Amino acid sequence: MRAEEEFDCVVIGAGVQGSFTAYQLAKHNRKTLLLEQFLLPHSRGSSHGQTRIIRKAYQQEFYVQMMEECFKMWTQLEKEAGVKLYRQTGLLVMGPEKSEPYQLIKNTLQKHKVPTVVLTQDNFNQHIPNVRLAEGDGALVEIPAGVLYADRVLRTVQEQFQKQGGVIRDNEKVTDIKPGPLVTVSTSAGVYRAKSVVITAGPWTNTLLAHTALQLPLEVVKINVCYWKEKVPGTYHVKQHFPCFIQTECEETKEHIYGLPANEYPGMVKICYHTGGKTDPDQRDQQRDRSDIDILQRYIARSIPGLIPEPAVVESCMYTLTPDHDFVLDCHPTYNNIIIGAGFSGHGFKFGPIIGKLLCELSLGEVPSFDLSPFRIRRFQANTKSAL
Ligand SMILES: Cc1cc2nc3c(=O)[nH]c(=O)nc-3n(C[C@H](O)[C@H](O)[C@H](O)COP(=O)(O)OP(=O)(O)OC[C@H]3O[C@@H](n4cnc5c(N)ncnc54)[C@H](O)[C@@H]3O)c2cc1C
Ligand SMILES: O=C(O)[C@@H]1CCCCN1
Repeated sequence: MRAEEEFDCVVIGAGVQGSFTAYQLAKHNRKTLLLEQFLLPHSRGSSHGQTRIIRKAYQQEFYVQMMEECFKMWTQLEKEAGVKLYRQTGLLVMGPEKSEPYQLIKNTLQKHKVPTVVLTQDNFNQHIPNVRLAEGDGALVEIPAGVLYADRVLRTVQEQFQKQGGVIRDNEKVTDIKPGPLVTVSTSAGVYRAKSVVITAGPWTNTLLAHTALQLPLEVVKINVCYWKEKVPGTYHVKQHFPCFIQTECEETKEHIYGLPANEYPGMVKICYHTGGKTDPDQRDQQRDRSDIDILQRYIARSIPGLIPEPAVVESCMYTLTPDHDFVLDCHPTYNNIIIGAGFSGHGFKFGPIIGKLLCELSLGEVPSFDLSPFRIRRFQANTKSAL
């Protein structure tokens, strides 16, 4: 056991959100410790894998506004670290032309002057060969959207954190949190005291919050991350300018289906279903629901004819869902020096830099630089269990 150490801030969980928060705190000259239960890097949470979509195509304006600043922060990090983290591919959005989600996305992009090309049934295949646009579907391409190299992002931000003097201790699980003016954090290897603690524990958030008598309405689901083989290698490759895509709803389902161009595994395209079976994060391999794969197979056979409609690789990942699918970015309702960043609901990666900044501001007691009302805990009022 190490002697009890004191930090300005302890961040629990070295996924994308905890890593960016720790980095921001260190940049603000705070003595910061980033704790991770597993040996880094690992694939047992939500931030692993090679790729994530970055986009502004959202129904809600507040996400577009956050992404305006966030795109700049990604570029800044690339410059600072001298590493390429983002590749522009464009994002194709398809969905029933008259449906509310499709119309809202289209209007929000136009309102915020995001460079967008609207395609028609007639010219669709000139721009996007090898995809069948369903009858009645609208299609648009958000030009600046693209792919983030996720694993590389984590490595980079953790290295930058350490360069700023931050300390990472991995393979060290937090086992207890005792609130107070100085919060006491116990782990499998030691005890720390800190002026503030940030909980960015992804699917394990409620396990940690149990030590503070709070439970949030979070649901953890397992996502089958499926890769599909191209019939002719190269058809949907990033070098052929095949974009990322989101199908908002279709004949098979009302849930999103999304994909990224072939890149990380030669000849294979990642296409996933935007939800999955409920799971306990420590038992995720026991969750074997494959109903999403049936839906994907039917969708791919009908809409993406250049792929073999049988997944060639299936990996797994988890979403931590809130009831409204908006994030939790807030102080603990009872202890304002415990900050919570959670419930990223399967779309939080692209926001990493700005979430790090906002959680840093909350933990320094500053007024946050964005309106956090969509992300406050009090919106759950009826379903937040507090024993206090
Ligand atoms: C298949 C899939 C596709 C996605 N696609 C996109 C996309 O295209 N674009 C996008 O923007 N987002 C996407 N997302 C969402 C995004 O990846 C997540 O929102 C994000 O990774 C969540 O990060 P996190 O830091 O909150 O959680 P995590 O990455 O899970 O990090 C939490 C960390 O806390 C650690 N921890 C937990 N408990 C303890 C403890 N007691 N002690 C110490 N450490 C602990 C965990 O081990 C873990 O490392 C996708 C997610 C998945 C699963
Ligand atoms: O966050 C994203 O951009 C993707 C889009 C589709 C659902 C999964 N996440």
